[in-house]
Amino acid sequence: MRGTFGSVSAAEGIETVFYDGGFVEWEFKSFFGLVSSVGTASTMSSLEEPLGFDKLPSMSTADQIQRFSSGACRPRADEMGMGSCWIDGRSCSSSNSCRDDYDEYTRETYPWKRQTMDGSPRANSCRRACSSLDNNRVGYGNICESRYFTDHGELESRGNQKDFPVTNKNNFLKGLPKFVKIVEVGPRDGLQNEKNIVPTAMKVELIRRLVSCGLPVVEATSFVSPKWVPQLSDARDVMEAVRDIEGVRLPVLTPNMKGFKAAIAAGAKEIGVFASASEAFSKANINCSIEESLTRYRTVVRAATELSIPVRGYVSCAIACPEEGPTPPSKVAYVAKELYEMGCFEISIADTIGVGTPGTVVPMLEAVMAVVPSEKLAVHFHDTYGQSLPNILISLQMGISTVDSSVAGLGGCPYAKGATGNVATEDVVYMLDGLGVKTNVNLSRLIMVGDFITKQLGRRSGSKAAIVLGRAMADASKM
Ligand SMILES: CC(C)(COP(=O)([O-])OP(=O)([O-])OC[C@H]1O[C@@H](n2cnc3c(N)ncnc32)[C@H](O)[C@@H]1OP(=O)([O-])[O-])[C@@H](O)C(=O)NCCC(=O)NCCSC(=O)C[C@@](C)(O)CC(=O)[O-]
Repeated sequence: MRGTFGSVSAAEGIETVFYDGGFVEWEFKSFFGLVSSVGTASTMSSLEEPLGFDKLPSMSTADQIQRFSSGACRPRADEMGMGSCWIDGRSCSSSNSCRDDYDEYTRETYPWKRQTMDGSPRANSCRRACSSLDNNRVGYGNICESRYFTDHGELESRGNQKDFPVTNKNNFLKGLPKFVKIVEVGPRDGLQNEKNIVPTAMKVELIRRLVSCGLPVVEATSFVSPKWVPQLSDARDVMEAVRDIEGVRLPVLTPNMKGFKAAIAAGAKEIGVFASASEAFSKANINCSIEESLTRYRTVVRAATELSIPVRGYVSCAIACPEEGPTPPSKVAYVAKELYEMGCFEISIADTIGVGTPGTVVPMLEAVMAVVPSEKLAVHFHDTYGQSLPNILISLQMGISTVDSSVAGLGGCPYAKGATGNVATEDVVYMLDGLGVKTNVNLSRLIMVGDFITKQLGRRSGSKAAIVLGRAMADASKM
C-alpha cells in the first residue's frame, strides 16, 4: 500500500536509515493494516471531564483579557526575590545547588545519520520531478523562501538565513542557541487524552517513526493509574517494545513509586515527574497538594538516583490554571526550584492551557531563571491561542534551548475545555530551520509521521507547516 506523500521511500513502502553506523531497512507497510483495529474505549477517563475555562472564576471577557495580560502576571519585586514569597508559608534560599550527576546523561550526542534509498525507477522519476520543482520554485509561496525539494523528494533547508540581511539577524535574532533539543511528547501527551484506545502496536510504530526523524528524545508513555488515564494502560507493553531502540532517549512519566517501579521493570531508562504550580490543578491531576506531590517525588527521585536513572521534572499551569486563574511567577519558580534541588536534571515549564503570550511568559521565566539555570530548563507550550511559536522564540532569546512539542500538534489539555494540543513539532522545526537553528530533525520525514498518526486517529493535523508542506510533497510526487 502506498503512503500519501510523494517521498520515494513512502511510495515504495520502505524507509532505509543509517542507524549508529549500521544499515537498517524499515518496513513501512506494516502499520497501514492497523487502522481498522482502532477500538472504542468503553471507559471514560476522568481526564475527559475537563475542568474547563468555564470554571475560571467568573469574569467578563475584558476582565479575562486583563487577567491574562502581561501586567497581570508580572512578578512583583518581592516575588522575584527568593527568600520572601512562596506558598504554604515555605521559603527558599536563593542558592542554586546544582546537581551535575546527570550531566553525562544530558550531554547530547546525535549518532543518527539518515539516507533515503533512491535507486529505484520510481525514485528516478521522482527525482526528475523534484528537480524540476527545485528549478521552478515559484508557486510554493513561503516554502520557497526557506525550503527546496532535494533529489529524493524530501524537503531541505538551505540555510535561508543567508537570504536575509545580516544586520537583521544581528539586531533582532542574536542570542539564539545554535542547537535546540526537541523533546517529542506526542506518544504520551499527544495520545493520553484520545477517547478511542489506540492499539499498542500503533503507539510503538509511532515512536519508531518519530525516532527515525532524528528526534533525540521521545516521551514514550506514562505509568499512571489506568483508571485515570485508560489510554496509557498499556504502558508496560509499549515500553517493553521500544526499550531497546538505540540512539534516542525514551522517558516515561511516573507519578509515584508504584509507577516508578513498573517503569523500571518495563525497561525505562529515564523518567519524568510532574508537579503543578496550581493547587487546584495538582489536586485534579494527581489527587494531592503541591507539597504532597513534592514529598512523593523526592522519594521517586531518590530511588531513581540510586539506579542512575535521570529524572525530568514538569511544572504545570505555569501561566494560568483553569480553576485558579493566573499563576504568580513566584509559585512557578518555587516548584521548579524544588524539583531542581531534589535532583531533576531538567525542568519543563508548561503552559498547560495555552493562554500565555510573550507578555506573560517573560516575567514567569525571569522568575524561574532566577532560581534554576536556563540550561536546565525546557518550555512546554500548548497552542490554544496560537501563541506557542512566539512564546518559544522569546524563551530561546532568554537562553532556553530545550523545547517540548507534539507531532501534528496532538493532544489537548484534558482539564480545560477548548484548550488545544501541544505546539506541533513540525511548526517548531520549520521555525527553527528558518532561524538557522539546528535540531537534527528531518522535517519531511516528520511530516509523513504526522500524516500517519493523524490518519490513524481520524483527525486533521494541528501543524500549519505540515498541512502546506505535506500538500506540496504530495504534488511533487505526482509529477
Ligand atoms: C497519581 C495517581 C496515581 C494518584 O491516584 P489516586 O487515586 O490518588 O492513588 P491511590 O494511591 O489512591 O491509588 C488508586 C488506585 O490507582 C492505582 N495506582 C496508583 N498509582 C498507580 C500507578 N502509578 N500506576 C498504576 N496504578 C496506580 C492504585 O494501585 C489503586 O488501585 P486500586 O487499588 O484502586 O485498584 C493518579 O492521580 C494518576 O495516575 N494521575 C495521573 C494523571 C495524568 O497522567 N495526567 C496527565 C499527565 S500530566 C500532564 O499531562 C501535564 C504535562 C506533564 O503534560 C505538562 C503540562 O502540559 O502541564
